[in-house]
Amino acid sequence: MEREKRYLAYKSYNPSRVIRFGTTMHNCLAFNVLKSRQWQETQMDDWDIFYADTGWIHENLPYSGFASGGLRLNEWQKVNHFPNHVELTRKDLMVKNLKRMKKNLEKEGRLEDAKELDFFPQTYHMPSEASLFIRKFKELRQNGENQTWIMKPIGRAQGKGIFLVNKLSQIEAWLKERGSQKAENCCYEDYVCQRYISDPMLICGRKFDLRIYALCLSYVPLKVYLYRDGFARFSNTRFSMNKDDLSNNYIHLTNHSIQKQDASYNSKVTDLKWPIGSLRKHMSATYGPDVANKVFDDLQQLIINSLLSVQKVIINDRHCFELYGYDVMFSEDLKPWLIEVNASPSMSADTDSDRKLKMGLLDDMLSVIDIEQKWSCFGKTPPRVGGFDVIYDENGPTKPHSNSSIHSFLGCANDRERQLMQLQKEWESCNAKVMSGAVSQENLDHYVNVSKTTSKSLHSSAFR
Ligand SMILES: Nc1ncnc2c1ncn2[C@@H]1O[C@H](COP(=O)(O)OP(=O)(O)OP(=O)(O)O)[C@@H](O)[C@H]1O
Repeated sequence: MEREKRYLAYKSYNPSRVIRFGTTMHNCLAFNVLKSRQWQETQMDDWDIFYADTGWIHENLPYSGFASGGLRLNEWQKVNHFPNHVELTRKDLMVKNLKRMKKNLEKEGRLEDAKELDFFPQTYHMPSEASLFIRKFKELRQNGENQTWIMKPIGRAQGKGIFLVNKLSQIEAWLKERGSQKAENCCYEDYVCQRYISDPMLICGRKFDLRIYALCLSYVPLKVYLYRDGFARFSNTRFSMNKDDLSNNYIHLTNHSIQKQDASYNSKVTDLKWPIGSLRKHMSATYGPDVANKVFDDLQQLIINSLLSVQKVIINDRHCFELYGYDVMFSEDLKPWLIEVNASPSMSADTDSDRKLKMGLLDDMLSVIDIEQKWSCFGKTPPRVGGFDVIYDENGPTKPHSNSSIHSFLGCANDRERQLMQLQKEWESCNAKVMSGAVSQENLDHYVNVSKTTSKSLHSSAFR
């Protein structure tokens, strides 16, 4: 019965028609990529896919659901954000959800699983948790612990409004200033106060963080792809924990938007971005391949766990998908730390390699959505599409909490064009047979058993 339904759905869906898209974002890389696929822009609401900024989502897909004034979408329509993505992408909410998941696991006695969530630095919401923070600060001071904290506004980006503190008086001054801003009805914002990672892993004496891309297709069941490419963003100045340098953003904040402003930075001489593959090779050469593989598997597990922590809170609208930009740092013991998750990771490109990476990323993301749409009629989708590998599929072979079942391909060879061509070929032959009636319902699965072939290529193209 299920097979028959899928067969009929496939026959009635015309997989070869031109895809229509709507967008609020013109003059950007995403728009160029949508056009380069020969997809057609539409101003009407007859789009198949809508590529929107988060403001559009909050207006058109309000949290309270479609029934209360939001858009009513057709079965096949897809939008690029979940309505309440902020549960993961706002600094304070992300930590709140991670803390809650950890607590629940501890209550259930799953202490090993709870320990796996120790990948976010201790964080307090300010000012609501100011007294808790002050108590903690005093306790640490009594134990003679040197402490540095980083204050970050919850809703800003590009390092704006961030500063480091190492004295209680600095926090008290901030609280006082915020109090008077509030009283005078001036602009004021909430912050998170987070333990500063003061022993970061350094390369050539420089601090760096990673930008990694994860594509979530659904929260229930959770289905996630991870992109093989990404990059490390370095500071231009050597790292130091010298007290006099605490206010020097060029040392402490690795945002490229900040580093570019450093007067001593010359883009023609220094490239502050490293492909993630180079970082993996560097780790492999320095610490050995086993250590590097473990670090990258841990990194992948961190992403899965962060998504699991919001699985029950995010409104799982079947029309939505989301490409997240993860910011992660390593401490010198090679432990990955989650810094934040971005709902609209920057798609601006300074260099040719940046542009190539981001165009490939966006194009592959659209391929995943397209393929999921077409191939889901058969109840099967490939484990790899271009540079994206499935890392978690609650309904598929990559089962929950079996992190040994799939290793991380992050930073591994990304022969995305060849892989996409192979998928396209398989798709065309399968499609032609089904449409001409040469394939019956009974042997349909045989022709769409793409998983086997693609998983073969998945294993041969990696260097691990
Ligand atoms: N807990 C921390 N310990 C050490 N460094 C940190 C910590 N949190 C943030 N940083 C540094 O500050 C930078 C900016 O932090 P974060 O990404 O949270 O801010 P943002 O303004 O939202 O930046 P983005 O534009 O990437 O969204 C990071 O790239 C990292 O270099």
